Amino acid sequence: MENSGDGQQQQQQDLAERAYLVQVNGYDSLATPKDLNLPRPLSISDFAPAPMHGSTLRVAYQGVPGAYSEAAACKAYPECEPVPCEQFEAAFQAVELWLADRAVLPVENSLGGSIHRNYDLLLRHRLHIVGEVQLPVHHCLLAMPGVSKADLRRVISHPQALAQCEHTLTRLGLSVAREAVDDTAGAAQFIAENNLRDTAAIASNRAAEIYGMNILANGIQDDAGNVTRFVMLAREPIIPRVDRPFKTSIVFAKEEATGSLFKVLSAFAFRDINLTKIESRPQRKKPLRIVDDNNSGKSQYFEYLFYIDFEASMADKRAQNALAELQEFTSFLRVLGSYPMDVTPLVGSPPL
Ligand SMILES: O=C(O)C(=O)C[C@]1(C(=O)O)C=C[C@@H](O)C=C1
Repeated sequence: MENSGDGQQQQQQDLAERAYLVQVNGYDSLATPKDLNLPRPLSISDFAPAPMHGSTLRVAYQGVPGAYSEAAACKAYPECEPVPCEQFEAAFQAVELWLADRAVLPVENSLGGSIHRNYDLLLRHRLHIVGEVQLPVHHCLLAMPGVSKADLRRVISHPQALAQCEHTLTRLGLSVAREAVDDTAGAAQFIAENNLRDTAAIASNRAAEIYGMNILANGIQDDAGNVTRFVMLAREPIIPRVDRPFKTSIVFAKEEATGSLFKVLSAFAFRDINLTKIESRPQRKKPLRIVDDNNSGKSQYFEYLFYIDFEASMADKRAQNALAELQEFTSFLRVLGSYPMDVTPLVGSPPL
C-alpha cells in the first residue's frame, strides 16, 4: 500500500503544497510543520470515537490497581489499558478531555442497591452510556503478614464494600471501628504503605497480591451472589442495533399533571417493553414545590428526576414511539444511552 503509485503521487502533491505554503509564508526553504515547530493541524482521525492512543483503548476508573472498577473495565474491554483516577469526577473528565477513551462507573449492587451519587454524575456530565457489565464481587479481609483477627482494631474500605460485608464482619467477631475510604484497593494500599498492624481492608484477592497482604477471610460478602453493575461511558453514543439484546437508559422530569408518572410507565407497558429499573432522585436545582391546598393552605412536595432502564434498543420502533409519547408527559427527557445488555452468565465466574 505504502509504495503504490497512487501513494507516491499523493506524497509528491503534499510536498508541493507544503513548499507552496512555505513560500507564501515568506520562508525560503522547504520546511515541514515539525521543523518550524508549528502546531499539527487537526485531521479527521482526531475526531474518531476511539481509541486515541494507538490501538489500545484507555479506560478510566475510580481507584487504584486491584479495585473492582478496574476488573469491570477489563471484563468489558479485555485488551484495554485501565487508567486509575482519584475520583469518579476525574474519570469523567479524563474522557471529556480525551485523556481516556472510556470511563467505567458502578451504578448498582445486588445487596446495596443504587449508587445514587453516580446517577447524579451521569446527569451533570454529557457522556453517553455505551455498555454495561455485571461483575460478581467476592470480598476478602486483608491484613499485613503476621497480623491475626485478634490484632484488629479497625476495618477500612469503600462504603459500598463495608455495607456489603456488614453482617459477616460481626459474625467473624469483628465488632471494631469501620471506616470509609475512596476505594477497596486504596484501603489495602494504605495499610501496606503504612505497615498498619491493627487495621484490615475489605478488598479483592488481586489487591492482596498487588500490595503483598494476607487474606484473613475469603468471601466475606453477606450474600454469595453479590454482583455490581457497571456502565461504560464514552464521548459519543454507539449506533443502536436490533440484532442482539439492547438496553436503553433515560432520565426525565415528569409534568406536574396528576397521573403523569402512570402515563409514562404505561407508554412502555402498552408496547410490551420491559422496564428493568426505575430510580428517583431529588432535583437539586428545585428540590421543593409549594402548592396551594384547598383544605389546609400550602403543602410542600419534593421534585424528582426519574431514571429508567428498559429492555429495547433505540433502533426499535417500539422504543422510538414510547419516547415520542413520553414527551407529552415530561418536562425534561434525556437518553443516557442505548447499549448491548450484558447477558454473560454470572454463575461460575472466578472470584475477584
Ligand atoms: O472500591 C472499589 O474497588 C470499586 O470499584 C467501587 C465499588 C463501588 O463503588 O460499588 C465497586 C464494586 C463493589 O461494589 C465495591 C466498591
